[in-house]
Amino acid sequence: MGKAQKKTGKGRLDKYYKLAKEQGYRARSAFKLIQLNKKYSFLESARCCIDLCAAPGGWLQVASKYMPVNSVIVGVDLVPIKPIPRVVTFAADITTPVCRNLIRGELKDWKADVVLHDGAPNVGTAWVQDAYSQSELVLMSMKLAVEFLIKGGTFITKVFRSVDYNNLIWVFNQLFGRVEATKPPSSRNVSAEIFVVCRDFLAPKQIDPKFFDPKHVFKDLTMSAPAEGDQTAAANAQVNVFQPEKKRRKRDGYDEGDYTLFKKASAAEFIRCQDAVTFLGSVNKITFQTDEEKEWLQLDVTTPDVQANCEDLKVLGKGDFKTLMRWRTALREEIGLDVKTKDTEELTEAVEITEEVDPEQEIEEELERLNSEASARAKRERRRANELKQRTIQRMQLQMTAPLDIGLEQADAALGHGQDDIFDLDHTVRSLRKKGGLSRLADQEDAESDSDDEGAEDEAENDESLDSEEERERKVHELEDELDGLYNAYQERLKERDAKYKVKEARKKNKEREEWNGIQQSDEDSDEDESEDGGWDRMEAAKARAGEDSDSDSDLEDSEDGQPGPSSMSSKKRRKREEDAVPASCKRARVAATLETTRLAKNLSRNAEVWFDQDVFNGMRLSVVEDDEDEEATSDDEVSKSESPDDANEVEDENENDDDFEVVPQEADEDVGMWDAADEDQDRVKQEIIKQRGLTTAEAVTLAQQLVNREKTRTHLINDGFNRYSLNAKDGLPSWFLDDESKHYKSNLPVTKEAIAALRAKMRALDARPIKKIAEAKARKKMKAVQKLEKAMRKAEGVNEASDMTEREKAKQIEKLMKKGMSTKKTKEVKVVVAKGVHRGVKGRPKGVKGRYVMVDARMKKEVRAKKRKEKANKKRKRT
Ligand SMILES: C[S@@+](CC[C@H](N)C(=O)[O-])C[C@H]1O[C@@H](n2cnc3c(N)ncnc32)[C@H](O)[C@@H]1O
Repeated sequence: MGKAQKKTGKGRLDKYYKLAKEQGYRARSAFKLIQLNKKYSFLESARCCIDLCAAPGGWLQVASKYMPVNSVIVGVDLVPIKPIPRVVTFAADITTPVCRNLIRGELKDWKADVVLHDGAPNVGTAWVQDAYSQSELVLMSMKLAVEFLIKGGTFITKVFRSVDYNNLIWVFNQLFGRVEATKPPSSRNVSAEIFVVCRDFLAPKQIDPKFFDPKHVFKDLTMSAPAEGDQTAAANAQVNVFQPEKKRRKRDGYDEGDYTLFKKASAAEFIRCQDAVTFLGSVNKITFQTDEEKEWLQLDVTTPDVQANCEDLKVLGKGDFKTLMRWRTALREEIGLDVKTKDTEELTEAVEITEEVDPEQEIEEELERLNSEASARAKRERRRANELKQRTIQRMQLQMTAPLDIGLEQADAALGHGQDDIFDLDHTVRSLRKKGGLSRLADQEDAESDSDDEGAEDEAENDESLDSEEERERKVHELEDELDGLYNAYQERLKERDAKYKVKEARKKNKEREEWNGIQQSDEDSDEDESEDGGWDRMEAAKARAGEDSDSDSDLEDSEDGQPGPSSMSSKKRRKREEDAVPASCKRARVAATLETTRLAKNLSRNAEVWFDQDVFNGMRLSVVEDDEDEEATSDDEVSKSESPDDANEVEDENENDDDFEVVPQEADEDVGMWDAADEDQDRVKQEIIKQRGLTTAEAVTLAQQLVNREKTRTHLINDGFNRYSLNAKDGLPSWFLDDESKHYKSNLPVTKEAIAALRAKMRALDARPIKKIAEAKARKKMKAVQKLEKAMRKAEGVNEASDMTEREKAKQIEKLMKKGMSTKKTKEVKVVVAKGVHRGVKGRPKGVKGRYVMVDARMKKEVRAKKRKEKANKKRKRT
């Protein structure tokens, strides 16, 4: 036998110690890893390794030596590790989440092939305690390992051979395919340490956290043995997978005086024992020998199954075990050891029935009930109030409600047409449901159909109020208004977000102007058509009034007494028409805009629009004065819309002065006017623009080319004007739809390659031109240079004429002057330096200052700056 290895004193300095010193390893433990790797070869193929508890770094050195170049090696320890090439190290406690995060931060989403753990807690207390701390540390290292290990990876850990050893091995076996314990030769025999090599990590999707809980893993079963009669605890103990003790062999040896392996026990013992589970685990057979036991055999509960189970207790399945336990419980109740649960229940019931009801208690209960009802009601009301508040805030956030609107809405509510009404989609939705329409609101309906009592009450009320058809229609209109309002709010949001919104809007408006320049304001049809209809719609409406459209709204016809309605067109065209064939019955309508225009100008919110639509504001709203050609008669309609005859006259007077609003009727078959509504002024403006900039769109260039080449004639152009895009009635369509159409429903005008090329060339030429400011700056620079040169030449002439200088001196002087005049260099700036600290009062160039400088005190520097600032501001003011 060789010499016993010593861990203390000089025995510590064994051959591995010397070898480590020789080979430059920081710890003799390096040889343990070398030997483990020699046996299992896990380092050569690893690309990523984590060493937990790595200080001073012996294992890291080995890993770095044996693992492939470019592999990732991370070392962690409580104490800092001196740097090792190719190795990243942290100082952290492996039991903390900080350590986990550090490793995660380093590895990112990489997985480790090998996790090493050679940790040893600071030992020195009682050995049992040291061993337990070690086991705990192992469990913590395993927790980290399973988090970072790749499937099939290897985990190597140091374990102490203690009572917890088997438990740890059991847990390792649950998570790894192959688990082996080994003691490398370099590990001292005197040490209780052993290395467990866990290979083929199974990487289960879910791991029970109890695996990492020392309390569960190292639980002492004898301590947690179920108390007598505690069936649930016993059952829990049965299913607890962390009971390695279950697997433990009984190491207590034979009982005193009983040296047989096969054990029999009587049924009475089983029934009367305290710990039935232990009993069944320690006995092979239950016998029935006494008279009492034989009587039990006759009982119904002792089924043949029970008897068969009692014959061999070592082969009990789960069902058999349960049958036996149930049988035991029944017998114990039978012989009076336990009280029957059922009886107890019955007893309780009987007591309840016969119990006298205390009137005071009854009153208290009633009070309690009422209180709880009241509090529930209060809660409900609070919730409703909150919801209302929430809705208001939401509307404000969506900019559907301005603070002004809120005030108006509240006042409105007082009139019985408040925001509740307008925004109560419930009412409208229910009415629509009755009519079987508006399926698109199904979602809202789901959300809104709260099946509480209040809802039901509301519904009943609503059913009454929504009886009439008008009411329903009103609600539908309100809903439409609401949707419009929402759409407007949405648009507002878009406006806020979209930086180019204004440009787009401007473009859109321009386009509208190009397309139509007819009636600018609408009057009596404003009720039917509140949306921002373009000229086309207005023309359609006018047409309808004129009786041209056979399908036109009868209301309109009624209101106009069958008279042709107004339409718009340029005065030139109108005069032409009048000359041609203007029917005598034609009327001239003049439109006077008052509040409506102001409203449009101020761009009030939708809610405000709804508000101003009320009858109260009738006198202030848009008025229409229509009269015959001789301006004598005033229609009934217009009188009804004017608050007083005085008002009507005022409006008339205004209109007489304003010829722009004159509208002439159209003949039924005269469809030319539908598209030929160009404004003369507009035409002129356009021609001006074309003159200045030329044709700016590819379509225009193409059209021009086609006209020049005689590919198209005037008739072609007129015919082309009638297409599917030109005759679209927009009446009654929601604004969001029209808006969408304006974006996507566009005719695809033909453009030629040549037109595009011509436009591109034009744009390139434009691009090539420098912008005005640059050109100006360049010109300024040039001018200054010329001025400088002229000045130098004047000076040179003076020098030339001087009589007191030799020719040579003159030439030198002139050369100098010309050089100065030609140079583009700026005059050198004089740096203003503040003498601070050590430089204060010191003469000579301060450190770090190059070029010309002037020393100043801080005050002066500030004053100079302020003076410059003032001068600049004055200059600016003068310019403006
Ligand atoms: C035996 S040494 C490791 C030697 C190392 N394998 C080598 O070859 O150099 C044990 C190390 O575990 C470390 N340690 C103990 N508890 C720790 C913990 N909770 N977290 C991190 N390191 C710990 C100690 O600081 C000690 O440096």
